[in-house]
Amino acid sequence: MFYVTKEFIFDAAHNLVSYHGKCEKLHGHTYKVQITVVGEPAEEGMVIDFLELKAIARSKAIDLLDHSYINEIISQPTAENIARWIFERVSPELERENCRVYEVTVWETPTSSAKYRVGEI
Ligand SMILES: Nc1nc2c(c(=O)[nH]1)N=C([C@H](O)[C@H](O)COP(=O)(O)OP(=O)(O)OP(=O)(O)O)CN2
Ligand SMILES: [Zn+2]
Repeated sequence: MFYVTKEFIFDAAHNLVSYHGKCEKLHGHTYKVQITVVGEPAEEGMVIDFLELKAIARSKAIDLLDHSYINEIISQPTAENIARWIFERVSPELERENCRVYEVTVWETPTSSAKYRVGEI
């Protein structure tokens, strides 16, 4: 089994709602996103072509978030909720005979991240 990961960067603004602390105020982050696909290589020796993974991730998720006010897309834009939203947007496009999305990690700052996988606690 192979785990294939592609990384993305985007900039966006957000504020946390029903939250008391500095993050209730409007502020921005340079987010890092890692999307990991798990599977077996197909005939050409690839689990998923990085170029295809990049195109799907950008068109279904990353380009929508880049330079956005994320609250207009995700009502409570924590790193956790952003990771799940990205996972759910890209998964249908990446469900193949040989592979599927394994996890999405969102880094809100260089020291803070949330990882989403289906069916694990
Ligand atoms: N579990 C979560 N906790 C917090 C989230 C979140 O998405 N999930 N988000 C925030 C804020 O949005 C905040 O911007 C992030 O705060 P923090 O990591 O403290 O950022 P700093 O730049 O202050 O981090 P340092 O590297 O420690 O300086 C809050 N909590
Ligand atoms: Zn924040």
